[in-house]
Amino acid sequence: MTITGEMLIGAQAHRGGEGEFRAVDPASGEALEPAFGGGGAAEVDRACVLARAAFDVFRETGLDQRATFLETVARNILDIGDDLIDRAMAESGLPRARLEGERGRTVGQLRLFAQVVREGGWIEPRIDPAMPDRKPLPRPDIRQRHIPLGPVAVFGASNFPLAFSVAGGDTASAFAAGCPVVVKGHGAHPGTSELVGRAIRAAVASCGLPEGVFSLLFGTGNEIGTALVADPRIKAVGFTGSRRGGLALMEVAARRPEPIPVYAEMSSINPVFLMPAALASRAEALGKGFVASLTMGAGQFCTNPGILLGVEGPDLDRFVAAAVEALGGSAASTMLTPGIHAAYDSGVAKLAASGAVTTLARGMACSGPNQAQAAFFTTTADAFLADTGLQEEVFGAASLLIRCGDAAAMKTVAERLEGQLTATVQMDAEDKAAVAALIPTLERKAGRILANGWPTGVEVCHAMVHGGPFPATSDPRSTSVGTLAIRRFLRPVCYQDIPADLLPEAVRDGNPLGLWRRVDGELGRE
Ligand SMILES: NC(=O)c1ccc[n+]([C@@H]2O[C@H](COP(=O)([O-])OP(=O)(O)OC[C@H]3O[C@@H](n4cnc5c(N)ncnc54)[C@H](O)[C@@H]3O)[C@@H](O)[C@H]2O)c1
Ligand SMILES: O=CCCC(=O)C(=O)O
Repeated sequence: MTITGEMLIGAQAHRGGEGEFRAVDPASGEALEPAFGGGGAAEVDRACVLARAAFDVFRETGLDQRATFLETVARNILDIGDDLIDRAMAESGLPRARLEGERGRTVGQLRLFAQVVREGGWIEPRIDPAMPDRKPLPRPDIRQRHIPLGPVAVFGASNFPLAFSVAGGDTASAFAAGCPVVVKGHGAHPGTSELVGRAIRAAVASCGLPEGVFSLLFGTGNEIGTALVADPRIKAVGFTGSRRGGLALMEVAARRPEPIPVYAEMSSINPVFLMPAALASRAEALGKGFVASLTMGAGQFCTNPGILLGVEGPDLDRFVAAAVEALGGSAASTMLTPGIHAAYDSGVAKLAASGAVTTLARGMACSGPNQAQAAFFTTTADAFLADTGLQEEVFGAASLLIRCGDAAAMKTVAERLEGQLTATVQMDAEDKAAVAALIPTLERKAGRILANGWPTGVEVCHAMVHGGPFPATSDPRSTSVGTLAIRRFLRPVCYQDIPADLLPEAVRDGNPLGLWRRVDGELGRE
């Protein structure tokens, strides 16, 4: 499939006239062909007009037709073959195996949402039949179902060019809900984005859907994203990226005459609690496991273990020795973009320069452009509590060990943490009482609590929560990975005394769609 450098606005490929940009191969520093034409207000307007026009048709597509659409997108992505992986490698510096795995995750995610759409549980119909004889007042007939919010703006993330980008979790869950999607492609991987965008566009056409169900825009600055979020036809936003970018878009959304929800996943340092018995029994294995998780994908995971907490003592020293050895032998790796690389280097330099922080180890030396050396630092609980700057995410393979005087200090630090995507405990049976004391704090702080694993590597499933309190996300009530993500793009509508033949099928008598429904309080399929 040829990459043209055009935006995809409904059925049309359109070359933007507001500046040009090229992707950069971070491994060589060279610009890649072709040049992409950036769009502006006119392209945002056209994509949003089409999306609005498509909405009423798309939202009432049959469950099977919508599921088939998602499956067709998945098949079309696979059909691109190696061209997709080759381009994503060139644009991201990520290795083939990682990107092939990510493609599998992307396709699996689309297929999982297809199953969810077919099963229809997300409609959550409720029926409270009329009680005309109820005293003192009769009850009207009241029915409820969930409907999609409307066109959704999705911002592709730099660090997962497939699974969190054009056809990633935000797009899959918005489509599953019945929302048209306008993607603002990430400037780091426009070629990958165009290839995937063309796969989606072909699925829209072959499934007989209105062209406005999907558009893909590019821009050379922030203006296009701002205009997209401000557009009155957009009804929700999905975003993964920096705290600064997420906050800026939240502000744009909040200042609209009609404010809209922004589901932004932004910043998390994913604390790992090294409990005493676990350290005593397996400090060396924990040290190695930590470094493997920290350095995965050059540390460019929002689930990266950015801080560790442990109680001072010889077992913690054994952990440090093992981690220092593993990290010292870890090769420098190419980061996604020159900007992300520069931000990493400056974050690491700031930590290294802090009087309260000691550098424990650095990874192997860099040998090419945009490469980063892993970094491992340590500080005390008191110093960490005194300096909120030490909580700032350094995006990449950098982590800070907080040495605590005792288990109570660990809990004090936990209480002072900002919201997180994950919190991990490394524990043995003897640690259970201490972990039980910690869990209420971790529940308040994080979206996902793990025992004896590492936070990187999110499972796409029904029970997953990839979310959490601010600044991990802008809205702790949801998740951007897993099937619950569909809820972000739905809202309930209630029908009171609406004539039977005007009711949507989901809440009609006789249950023509065969859905699970709560009728007069009882869950069933009648
Ligand atoms: N926590 C995470 O998962 C995660 C993932 C990727 C990047 N990051 C962080 O973000 C930094 C930059 O990386 P990035 O480019 O991927 O993220 P970013 O937030 O800078 O950009 C993400 C997307 O949002 C758009 N955008 C950003 N700011 C905007 C604004 N003010 N108005 C309108 N649109 C805006 C960008 O054009 C891009 O499409 C990294 O160094 C890292 O610190 C975090
Ligand atoms: O970077 C954000 C997503 C992280 C993730 O999906 C994973 O750890 O697998």
